[in-house]
Amino acid sequence: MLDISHLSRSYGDTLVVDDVTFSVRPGRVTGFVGANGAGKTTTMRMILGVLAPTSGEVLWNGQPISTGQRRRFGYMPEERGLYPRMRLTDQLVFLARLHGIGRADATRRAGELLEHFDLGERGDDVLDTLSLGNQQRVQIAAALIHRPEALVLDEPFSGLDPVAVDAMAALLAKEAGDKPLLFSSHQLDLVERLCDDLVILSHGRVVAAGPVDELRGAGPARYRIVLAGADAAWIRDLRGIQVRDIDGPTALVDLDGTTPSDLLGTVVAREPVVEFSPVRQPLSAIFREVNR
Ligand SMILES: Nc1ncnc2c1ncn2[C@@H]1O[C@H](COP(=O)(O)OP(=O)(O)OP(=O)(O)O)[C@@H](O)[C@H]1O
Repeated sequence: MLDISHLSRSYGDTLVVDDVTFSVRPGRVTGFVGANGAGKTTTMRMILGVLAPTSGEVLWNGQPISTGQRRRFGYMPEERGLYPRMRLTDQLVFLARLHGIGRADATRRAGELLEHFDLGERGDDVLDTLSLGNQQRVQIAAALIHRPEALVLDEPFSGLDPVAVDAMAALLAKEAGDKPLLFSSHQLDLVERLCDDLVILSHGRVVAAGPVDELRGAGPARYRIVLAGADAAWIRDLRGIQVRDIDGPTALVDLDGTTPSDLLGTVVAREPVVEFSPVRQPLSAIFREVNR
């Protein structure tokens, strides 16, 4: 388990990461989302020890993390960092060797990962002859080369088309297995699809964190009511609800002091109802709400 505990970082007088606390649980895919400049990269750099925090700490299995433990993490930095003119296999073997893996094992692992990423035929090609999407795959392969104990990936899906994103996500989840996996993104639809847990950062602060399903259910319970008649305007007069929208016979309401069954009873007593259904809030609505 990876715990980020009260991490803060200032540049001069500007606090860019402000008392950030969250956990990345083993076997869970955790998405780290926030607008540009929210502080995601800065936080990830502090997790990896590339950048020192102004205050706070990073814990690995409950203890302050050591340099040796950090070396066993897989990290994909925002600035990437492979050699553009080096052949793919050489590059991956070199990185594996830096992690102390023997040459034979390193070569086997490099081949296995390239195969995994549909680049098995490209091992002798140099990186910058690959498409951007394929270069991205090699970056991820590089983060995985030493069979890391946790994965921290900064925008691993940027620049990939939707099909590639899905393939990559499936692979990452498989490679991560029961290890903690944290990745940043500002593509909410993608995060919503791929993550078990979510941490939303806004102006350096965690504004929401937890399982995606719970976060979706965190707002007020919202219901759609469709009446048999033509006009649902009278619903505005009911107590215990906040009306979000009325459109002909359809009303969208948030419960605010009443229960679904009481509301349904009240409405049905006055007019037949053809639909009464809970509305799941998309993450984008939560995100807009917390970023206001
Ligand atoms: N070396 C630095 N010196 C001064 N300010 C910095 C430095 N690095 C980052 N910042 C500022 O810190 C804030 C957070 O930046 P950071 O890159 O962590 O955000 P981010 O959420 O990763 O954004 P993006 O999605 O755009 O990469 C920004 O306002 C940025 O300008």
